[in-house]
Amino acid sequence: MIHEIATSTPARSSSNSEVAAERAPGESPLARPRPPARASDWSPTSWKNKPDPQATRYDEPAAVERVVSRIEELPPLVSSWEVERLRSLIAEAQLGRRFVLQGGDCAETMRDCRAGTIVKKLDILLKMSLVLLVGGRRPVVRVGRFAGQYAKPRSRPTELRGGLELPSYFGDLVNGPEFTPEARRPDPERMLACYQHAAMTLNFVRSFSAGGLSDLERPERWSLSFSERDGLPAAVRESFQATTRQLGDALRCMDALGGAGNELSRVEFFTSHEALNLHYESAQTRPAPDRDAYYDLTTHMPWLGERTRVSGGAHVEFLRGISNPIGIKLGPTVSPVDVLRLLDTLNPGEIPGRIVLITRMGATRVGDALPPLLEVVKRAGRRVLWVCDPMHGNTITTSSGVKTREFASILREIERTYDAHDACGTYLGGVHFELTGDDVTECIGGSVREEDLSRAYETLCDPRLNQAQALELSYCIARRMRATSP
Ligand SMILES: O=C[C@H](O)[C@H](O)COP(=O)(O)O
Ligand SMILES: C=C(OP(=O)(O)O)C(=O)O
Repeated sequence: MIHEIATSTPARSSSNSEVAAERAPGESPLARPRPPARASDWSPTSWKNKPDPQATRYDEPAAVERVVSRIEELPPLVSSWEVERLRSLIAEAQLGRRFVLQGGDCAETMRDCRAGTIVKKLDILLKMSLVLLVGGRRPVVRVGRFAGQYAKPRSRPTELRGGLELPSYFGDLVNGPEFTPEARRPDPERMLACYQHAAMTLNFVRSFSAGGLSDLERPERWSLSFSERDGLPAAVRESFQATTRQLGDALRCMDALGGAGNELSRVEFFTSHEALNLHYESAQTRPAPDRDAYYDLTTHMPWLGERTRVSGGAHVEFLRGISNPIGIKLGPTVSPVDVLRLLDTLNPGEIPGRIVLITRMGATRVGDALPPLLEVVKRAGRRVLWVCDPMHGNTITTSSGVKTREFASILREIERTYDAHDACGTYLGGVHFELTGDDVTECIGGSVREEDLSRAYETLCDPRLNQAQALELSYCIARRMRATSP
């Protein structure tokens, strides 16, 4: 039993005019300098004059305005000082002093806003973060893909089934997954419903992290099915067991200390999601009272997707004006020039902790595609946090038409990403996963074979790692960290 894993997850309520960016308790001086004043040609809605490759086609603009006005009146979901705290932690990660674990659903749903589902998600993120902490000997910053990951970019605007063509499912924030004209019609009221579900989720995350994690069971009892698997090389098995032993010892030691004054005693979760539906994002974008700066207060860390990182596009326009730390997804076709241009636009003042570059190249392409980006960013002296998303470049479709990802490819992309960073002398400071705490069968690997996929395939968009697969990956990463850290 671990006593009192207290949290510093901030739960301060905020009002509409709130966004005092005062220094949060324990915030590092690296949080300085403060975000600069906003550009004079930017406003929370200036994105409306730019092309949006993933724009939602609502058929009643007046209804959109009504909902947006209501969300504008509602309290923000997070506060600017929480956002500033995350930025200061990312600033430290950029210097190699922390590691970031980002993970959660591909497409969060309102139906899954349930205590058990959320607890399992927090549980797996917490366990993974402890394993990574032991492996890397650095504090781990936990960032969930939750409390807002309700909008999905799609490759095609429509879906064809049996001769019927309907809009694709763009996430609960936009439309419903059922293949009917009614469900697939974009409904602005969903923005309000998702705001409410995000608020409920966050409320639960905050109260849970304040006390619920004290029941975290001993690592020796975690279901580490992989460590018993035949064929696992003895050295790998031994390294996994060493990690478990070390973690168990550390937790027992913390127990003895009463959980206080110890990095392990702080269970802090931040939120993130793709800033895709800009009506929703801009409705919660609020000015700081003490200077001319804005925060998107739907989440701590919004990110720019692979399909929306177009220079001159609506999403880049929106994100350049807010002060949150932002993620930028980079796929295998991005050029070094594109990356530098994005950095110039999104972080002209070189604010520490502002930029997280999330590479998602695919195991087969990462070896060629990543090194030129690392080199050019390093040579330009730009301060970023490099994070590996080994999910999005490794999606395949089985012969029976099921979207999946193979554990082996996911792991291979992580290994090759580490290799590229080692060769360039840059720091891989985080990982990004689509995962769930539930025992789903969406990715192939471990006990899930291709023929098992239909058993518990629940995702509404892309395949997620289940609890055992996610935990195994964290052990593999910890092993790699041990091999490289001094
Ligand atoms: O999560 C990422 C994207 O939203 C997803 O891969 C898009 O899937 P699609 O190619 O089926 O539209
Ligand atoms: C859409 C996503 O990723 P990407 O933009 O990298 O495809 C995602 O992470 O949900």
